[in-house]
Amino acid sequence: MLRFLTAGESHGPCLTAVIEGLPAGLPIDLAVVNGDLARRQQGYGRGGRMRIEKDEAEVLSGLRFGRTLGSPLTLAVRNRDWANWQDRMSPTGPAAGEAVTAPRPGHADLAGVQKYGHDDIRNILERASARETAARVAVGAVARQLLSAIGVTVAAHVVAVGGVTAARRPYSAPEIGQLAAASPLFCADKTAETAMIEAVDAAKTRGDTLGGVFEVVASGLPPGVGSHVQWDRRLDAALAAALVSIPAIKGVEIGEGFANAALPGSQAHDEIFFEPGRGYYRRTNRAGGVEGGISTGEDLVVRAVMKPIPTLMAPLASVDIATREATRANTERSDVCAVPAAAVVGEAAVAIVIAGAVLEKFGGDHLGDLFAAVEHYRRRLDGGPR
Ligand SMILES: Cc1cc2nc3c(=O)[nH]c(=O)nc-3n(C[C@H](O)[C@H](O)[C@H](O)COP(=O)(O)O)c2cc1C
Ligand SMILES: C=C(O[C@@H]1CC(C(=O)O)=C[C@@H](OP(=O)(O)O)[C@H]1O)C(=O)O
Repeated sequence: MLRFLTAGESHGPCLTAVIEGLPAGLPIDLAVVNGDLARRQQGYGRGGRMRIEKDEAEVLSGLRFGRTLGSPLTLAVRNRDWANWQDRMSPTGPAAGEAVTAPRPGHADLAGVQKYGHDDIRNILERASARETAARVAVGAVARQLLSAIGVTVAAHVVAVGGVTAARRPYSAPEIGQLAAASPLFCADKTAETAMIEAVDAAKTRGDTLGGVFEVVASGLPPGVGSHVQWDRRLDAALAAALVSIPAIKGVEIGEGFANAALPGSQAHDEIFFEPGRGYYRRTNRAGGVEGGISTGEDLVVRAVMKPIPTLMAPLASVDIATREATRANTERSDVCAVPAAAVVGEAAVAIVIAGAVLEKFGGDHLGDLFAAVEHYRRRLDGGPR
């Protein structure tokens, strides 16, 4: 079983991830991890914090001479901003700094202090901050390296920002990697991207924020990953949970999920064909590569909706938790739009889920065992030896 935990506050010393269940012998290239961390920091609309940080992963356990040992892999990403927060975020020193008392609608602030009994909202927002997603992207970069060893590629692009929607067409993961990577909003539709950038600029001028939609595609996944037999083994369910666990993600669509609601079955499903040498295939992929919680062998296509960032420079009405008097929500340095960054986090979330489901199906304490099981399975599907 592949599992991981993350720890760390946004302005504390560092973020840490402990990953367990990776096969031994997997080569890990830290340049790939750092490349993904750098991508998560980009994207038009990010705030001042990203000019302070330069995220890089450090390995604290589980790797020897560049290959996994099969023991827990621990990755750390240091917070450069910690240097500016050592007093206010000291783990052991005396209390310092003003308490934050004006909760932001849409952030974890009020529900968090109510639940945990704090009188300083900072005790909640530090961990609720999406800074945590840097650790998740580091985990995702490891999962992506496991997947690429068996020919699976995962990539994400932005398909809507603030109501501006990109032209909808199917892309494979390698295509997305090429089209979206270098562009300011990670959007493959350049005309739409220009309008998205204008929308972000206008929102910033108004002291407002924007959300949007990103799409993650995984190519090269064989049919048969995930299972219909139990609710928590369904691949689509695990993907939805992982995506909604990203801060500010409020909706997930598998394939043509929402559009299919309006269509008759005759137009919603993917007809099945067979060609010797190619095997079974579909000419359409409205199911998004999953049927019955099991991968079909077509590209896996999932979309996730991000709500607008809760911290507004023109703040919404709130109530001070110290006085219970009406006030305006806390304002602090913030992103205006983080859909591109969320897309990179979504890519990591999808990679982690698929890697876990692949290991559940094929097992393997050593990478060679995994390769052998995948190879055997592919031959079985081709009608070869069982
Ligand atoms: C990559 C990324 C960056 C974010 N940046 C900010 C930010 O700068 N300011 C902010 O208020 N919220 C930001 N958010 C959203 C909040 O973290 C999120 O809304 C909050 O934790 C409450 O959780 P919920 O929206 O899932 O209910 C960001 C989210 C992501 C994924
Ligand atoms: C630090 C990151 O995102 C942060 C997520 C975030 C929030 O409230 O979620 C608030 C901002 O942090 P700060 O208050 O330090 O400016 C973002 O920059 C990051 O993505 O690395």
